[in-house]
Amino acid sequence: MARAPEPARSTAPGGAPGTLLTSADVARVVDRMAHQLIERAASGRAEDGADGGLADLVLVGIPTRGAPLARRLAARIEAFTGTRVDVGTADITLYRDDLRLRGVRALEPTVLPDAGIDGRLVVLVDDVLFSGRSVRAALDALRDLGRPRVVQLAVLVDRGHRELPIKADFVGKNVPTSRSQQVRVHLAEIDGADEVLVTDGEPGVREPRGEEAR
Ligand SMILES: O=P(O)(O)OC[C@H]1O[C@H](OP(=O)(O)OP(=O)(O)O)[C@H](O)[C@@H]1O
Ligand SMILES: O=c1cc[nH]c(=O)[nH]1
Repeated sequence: MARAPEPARSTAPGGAPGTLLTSADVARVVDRMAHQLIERAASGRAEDGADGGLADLVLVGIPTRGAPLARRLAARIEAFTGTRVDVGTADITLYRDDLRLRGVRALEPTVLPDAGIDGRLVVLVDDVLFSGRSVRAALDALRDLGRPRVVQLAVLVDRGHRELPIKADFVGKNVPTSRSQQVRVHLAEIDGADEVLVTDGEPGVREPRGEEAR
């Protein structure tokens, strides 16, 4: 198996606004996370006797950008191992506890692999981990979709400021931020190019997504 790439170097010192990850950094971080997922799926099999390994793994992306991220991780795992990994998406909108604060938005698709998630290792995938409220909502959404054997969390960027006892199992990049800053993840599938920025934007103001942006 190829060696996991070294951690990405940030181009902005922690907390300073600017480019946190370039396109090349994003690719390197995704590759490293894919290697970590491969190793963890293998060691989980040894620890608890589950016989699935990567076949047991389902990557479930949290829209918006968690969905393409999950697909990329699956593609890289397949490139490294030759094994196809199941991918899905789980819309969390109706499970949020802060819907009234955030305003109305269109629902995104929830799509699970044919084999479902019962008894499997589900790794939730998101671009940013901040308060933890999106992940909490995703856990509630999963409860309505099946009963995984284990649920883990993979995020591209952990920026701190948790409001709930939630911790990621796989983190692409930890970045200290002030609460008022924003971490903006741009992915080619949605935004035309890969890039992660730290901005001094207003909290609670979201960038337009997909069709809204065009
Ligand atoms: O830990 P939290 O405080 O929940 O913040 C993280 C979430 O915020 C962003 O999503 P957002 O809700 O802005 O929607 P988007 O993914 O559609 O941009 C991001 O994609 C995470 O899902
Ligand atoms: O900074 C943040 C906070 C929540 N969600 C994001 O995408 N960025």
